[in-house]
Amino acid sequence: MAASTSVKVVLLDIEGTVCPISFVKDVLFPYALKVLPDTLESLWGSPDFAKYRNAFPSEYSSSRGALGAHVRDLVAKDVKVSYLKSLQGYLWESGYASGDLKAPLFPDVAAKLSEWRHRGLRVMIYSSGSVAAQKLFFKHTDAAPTSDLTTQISDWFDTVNAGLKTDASSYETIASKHPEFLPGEWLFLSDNVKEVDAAIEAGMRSVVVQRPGNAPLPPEVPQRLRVIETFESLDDDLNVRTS
Ligand SMILES: CSCCC(=O)C(=O)COP(=O)(O)O
Ligand SMILES: [Mg+2]
Repeated sequence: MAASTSVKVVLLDIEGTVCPISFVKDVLFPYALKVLPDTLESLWGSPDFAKYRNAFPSEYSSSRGALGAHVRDLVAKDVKVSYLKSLQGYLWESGYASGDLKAPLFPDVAAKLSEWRHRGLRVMIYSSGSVAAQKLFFKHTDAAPTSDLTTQISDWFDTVNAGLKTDASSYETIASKHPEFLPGEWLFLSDNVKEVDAAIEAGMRSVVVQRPGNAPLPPEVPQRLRVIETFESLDDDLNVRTS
C-alpha cells in the first residue's frame, strides 16, 4: 500500500553510509591520535583548548597523561561519547586544512545530494561525529568539480543537539526542530540497524545502507527492513511509497 505522504527530508548518517568505515577507523581516528600528544603539550593551558579538555570527566582532564591514555582507550573501543567526538573534530581541523585529510565519498553520493536538492528535498546530517566534524567532512570531500558540499546540507545533528543515535527519542528531537515536516516525511539512511530501528520507532521512514566494507548484515535484517547498496536505488522511495 502506498504511503500518503512523500519524503521531504533525507537524513544521512556518515560513516558506512556516505563514506567507507575504513576512512573513519583507519584514517580519521589515527590522525587524531597522531596529533594528540603535540596538541596536549602545546595547548594544555590555552583558553581555546579548555572547552575540549574540561568536557572530559575531571579524573582525565587534570593531567596530560591521563587525558591522552583515556582518549586512546575510547578510540580503541570506538566509544561514541560526545566529549571525545568534540575533541576529535578539533584535532581533525589541521588535517583538513593542510589537505592531509579529504573525505572519500561513495561514488553516488555527491550527485544524489545535488539531485535531491534540485528536486526540492532537504538534506540533513545525523552522525555521532560532532557537528563541527561533520562540517569539516563535507567541506573537504573528494567530489569534483565542487569539493565543498556544505551548501547542500540544511541542518546538522549529533549526539549533543539530538542524543544517541540508537534512541528513538533522538529522532523525535530532530523532527521537533523542523515542525514544518511530519515525522513520516523524513527518510533516515544508515548502515546501523539499531539506528534504523530507532528512527522507525520515532515515526520516520528509514532504510539500511549496506556499503562495501560494512560488516555483513544478519540474515533476518533484509526480511524486515529495506536494504540498499547505493542511493540510486532510492528513486522510488523519494516519490510515493510505503516505508
Ligand atoms: C563526521 S565524520 C566522523 C565520524 C565519527 O566520528 C563517527 O563516529 C561516525 O559515526 P556515524 O554516526 O557517522 O556512523
Ligand atoms: Mg554509520
